[in-house]
Amino acid sequence: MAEPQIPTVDLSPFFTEDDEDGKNKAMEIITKACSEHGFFQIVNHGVPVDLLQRALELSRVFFEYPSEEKLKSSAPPDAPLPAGYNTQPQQSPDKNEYLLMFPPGSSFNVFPQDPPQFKQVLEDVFSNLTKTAAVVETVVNQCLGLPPNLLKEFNHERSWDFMVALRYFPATESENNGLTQHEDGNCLSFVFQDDTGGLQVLRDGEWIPVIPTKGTLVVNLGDVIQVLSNNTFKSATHRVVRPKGRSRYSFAFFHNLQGDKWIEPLPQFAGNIGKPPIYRGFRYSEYQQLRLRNKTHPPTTPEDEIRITHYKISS
Ligand SMILES: O=C(O)CCC(=O)C(=O)O
Ligand SMILES: [Fe+2]
Repeated sequence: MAEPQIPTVDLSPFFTEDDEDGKNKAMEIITKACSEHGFFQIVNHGVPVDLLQRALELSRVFFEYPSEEKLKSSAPPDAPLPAGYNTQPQQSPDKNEYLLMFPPGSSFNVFPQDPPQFKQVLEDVFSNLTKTAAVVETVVNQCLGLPPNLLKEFNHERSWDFMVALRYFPATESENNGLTQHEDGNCLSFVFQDDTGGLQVLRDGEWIPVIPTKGTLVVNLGDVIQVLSNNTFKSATHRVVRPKGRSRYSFAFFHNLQGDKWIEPLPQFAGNIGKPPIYRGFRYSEYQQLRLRNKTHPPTTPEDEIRITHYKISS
């Protein structure tokens, strides 16, 4: 039997005027994927394939530099946000290092000087993914049957978006965890990976490997969409396993939300249809801080990690 794959959607109909059939077909696949597990892949998404490939190549060059060189692009210890180069704390089960950036022009950003084209490529990838994310957000809005532009208007502030270039170290004989199983806290995430693979998504209790395909973007929904839609659309559970014998490179872009937004199930998915809300309301910044604490003060057991279930109303 062929390996099960997560569905791939052609986004080109959303970049033209009159392909209603194409749009409907794409929306059908996205609605099914989001209702079941929260994952799909996109092609013809507007981001040049060459640019994605170039970003992966340059990040490989950067991460292969010696530590002293990479540390030159770390934020100072007292910086308000940890932009630039970071390593996971020694005790972390996640064996990766990464470069974090906010939107181009953000005063928090710290970029490597070498390789020389890296900064420009990172900024171009960020700007392109910002545009693609806006398109996908509109499509998700429509798939949820919400009034036009509801998500766009609710989530209008782009300075909270961020992107990470990641390098995962080769697996050892005894363990291969790259990024522990999790859901993303934000709205929509976009991932592209090199040809090593390693991203896995949880579907019907089974880990499905996302087979890398050049130029394809993996999209996953985050907790914000799950809460707003009162579990109609799912926040995807995923993890990264490390390959043996080589490092793995990937990028993750987070279409985020302003911290002071109040999140609770929208009436369209709760009161208006006589359905009890599954979550109590909360301020997004509070949830972000609790999730950050999971990292800085790891709980002794994984079950004690703060996840979106923290806000679940017990029935
Ligand atoms: O590196 C990847 O493929 C996925 C990264 C990811 O899931 C994350 O950063 O939240
Ligand atoms: Fe993730």
